[in-house]
Amino acid sequence: MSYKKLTLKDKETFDRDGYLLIPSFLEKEEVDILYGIAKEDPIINKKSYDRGDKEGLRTKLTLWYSLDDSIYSTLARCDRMVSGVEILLNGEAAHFHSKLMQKEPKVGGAWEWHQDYGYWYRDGFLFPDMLSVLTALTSATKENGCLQVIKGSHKMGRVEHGFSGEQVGADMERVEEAKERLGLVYVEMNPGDTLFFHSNLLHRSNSNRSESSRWSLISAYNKISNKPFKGTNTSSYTPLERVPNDYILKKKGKGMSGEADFKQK
Ligand SMILES: O=C(O)CCC(=O)C(=O)O
Ligand SMILES: [Fe+2]
Repeated sequence: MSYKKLTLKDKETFDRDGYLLIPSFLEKEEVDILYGIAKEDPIINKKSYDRGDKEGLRTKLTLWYSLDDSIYSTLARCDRMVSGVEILLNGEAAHFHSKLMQKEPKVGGAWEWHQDYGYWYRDGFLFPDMLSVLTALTSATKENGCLQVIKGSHKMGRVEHGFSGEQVGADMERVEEAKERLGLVYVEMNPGDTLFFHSNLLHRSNSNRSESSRWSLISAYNKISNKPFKGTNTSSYTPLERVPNDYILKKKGKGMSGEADFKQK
């Protein structure tokens, strides 16, 4: 099996656009394993919480900080993932947190415009030397609320964020102007496609009024030198232990352990 590997050309695309879409970063059998475990995972279900959008629709997620020996951590640690992230961060990477996003049919809520660094700035990270990696476990389409991004908006630097309902959202005056000048892209994805995006890229997603769920795994990474000056979680500056690429197919790792350091509801 030859697994996908990010190149310096990919880094040029990421630096220019603020995001990089890699089709079939995971093989079909790998997605089947991950999604199969996630759907039946009682701990994921128990530890999930939701966030309301402006219309009151709710989107469900489960978030944890430290990597462990679950199958989700196997993905976050696997060689192609970590080497890809390290090319894009231009340095050694640590794992900040991972989450399983569960946007359910008919009821899954929207995410307002934001930059991830808009949140993480408040967590005490000095530099935006951070990125998110979103892997689609199901198809993500316009209809079921796929991610939308403003191409190149990571070059704007950090935009002011305030509260928007139960979520934190970016200053809409700037978002509207950026949309106009830079253009909005709907990132439709097939299961197993992976999107790498810069922590200052403006993004959002619509609610899911369709019949199909949109599930994805997002892992956030930090450059190890960018240790936050506050907070208690150590994972964002702790060296990563990598695992070989074939560990997902070998089913190394099961569902979540109840002992993981979940974000409290
Ligand atoms: O995947 C989505 O719909 C957006 C989620 C997101 O941007 C986030 O959790 O920071
Ligand atoms: Fe985000």
